[in-house]
Amino acid sequence: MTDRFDASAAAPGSPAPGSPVSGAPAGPTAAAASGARDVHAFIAGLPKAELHVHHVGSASPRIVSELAARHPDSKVPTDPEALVDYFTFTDFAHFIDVYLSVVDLIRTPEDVRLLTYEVARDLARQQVRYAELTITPFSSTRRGIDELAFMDAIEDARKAAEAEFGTVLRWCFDIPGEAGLEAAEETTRLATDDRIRPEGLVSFGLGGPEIGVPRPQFKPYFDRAIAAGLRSVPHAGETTGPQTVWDALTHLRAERIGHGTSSAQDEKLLAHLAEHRIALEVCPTSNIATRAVRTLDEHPIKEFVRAGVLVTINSDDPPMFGTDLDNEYAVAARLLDLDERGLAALAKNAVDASFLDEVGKARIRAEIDAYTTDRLAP
Ligand SMILES: Nc1ncnc2c1ncn2[C@@H]1O[C@H](CCC(=O)c2cccc(C(=O)O)c2)[C@@H](O)[C@H]1O
Ligand SMILES: [Zn+2]
Repeated sequence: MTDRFDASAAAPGSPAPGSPVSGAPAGPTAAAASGARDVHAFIAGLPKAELHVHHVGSASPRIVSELAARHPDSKVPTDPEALVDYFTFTDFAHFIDVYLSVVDLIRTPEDVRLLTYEVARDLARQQVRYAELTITPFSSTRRGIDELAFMDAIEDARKAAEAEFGTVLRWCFDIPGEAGLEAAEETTRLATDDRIRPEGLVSFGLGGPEIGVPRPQFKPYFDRAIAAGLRSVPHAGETTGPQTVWDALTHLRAERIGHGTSSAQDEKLLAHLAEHRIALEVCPTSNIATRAVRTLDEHPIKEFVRAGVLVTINSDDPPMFGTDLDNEYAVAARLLDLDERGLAALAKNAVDASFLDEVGKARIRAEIDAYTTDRLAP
């Protein structure tokens, strides 16, 4: 079975130990080589880590309709079927409008806890052992939820999820950039004040529209967050060009990039990402649903792999985009012509790029290897 994809993303020019470099001469496609084995079944059981998935954006249709029923003044449909049409976006701005209408449904600490616990259940169902969940606390505190009650709610759910599902959750707090420096200040305060910040917080991000929201203005806030021990993971290059990614790297000291889709337009940027092992949090279906990319076949993920960039697969806002993490791995398998070993390597990329401690990383890597060996045993 030839594995044409080298997911270990070795630095350019140095073949990864023990595996063919990406772009090897064409042989039988990996999918064909995997024969009748069901890649979907392999993915379903594959232990995974998810690094780019939003708290509110992960609210399942059942949860959204349950919350919408609690708040009849909301324009969000209560019927899961109607929700599918409601979650069909004409452009990125439309997506943000819909996203905020769901944010409006989260009004009490109990809403927060319910949402968080159910998101963890959905992740565990996909064998997600570890996830860094992006939360926008500003959007909830500005809508009247008490900040300490908010933190208690997410922490209660995090601890319950770990105890009951075995899924380890950590938080990324992100600034909704379009809400400006007021949101930046509030998010930084919530993320760095030891009397408030939750135990599970590990990283600091920047989300929302990129157009008209230049990254350099947020440098003082990222400096404070990094000084407080948080890791920098801003969205960049999702709906704007590669300069936004460069700005995230130079001004915000990004250790990973949310999406980074337009990096494929800049060979120097790709080489920089590969050389410094700065992972891209690739969310293929999200890019199609928000119209950031026209079709999956045009998605630049192949260019990322060819350049040796550390690619991780993520779902972003799965129910809103009619997908889930398993489906995103299936999309990656098709676009990158991956067999089981290639998929396992992708899963390990996410573990490698995560902010989990080394003991935890080794545990999940070992699970991935054991699972793959077991599934491929003759
Ligand atoms: N693919 C995505 N790409 C980018 N972001 C994404 C994606 N998916 C989900 N988000 C989330 O959407 C939020 C958007 C919130 C926002 O823009 C906003 C603007 C003005 C006021 C307020 C408010 O709360 O009052 C909020 C971000 O914080 C981010 O966490
Ligand atoms: Zn996102």
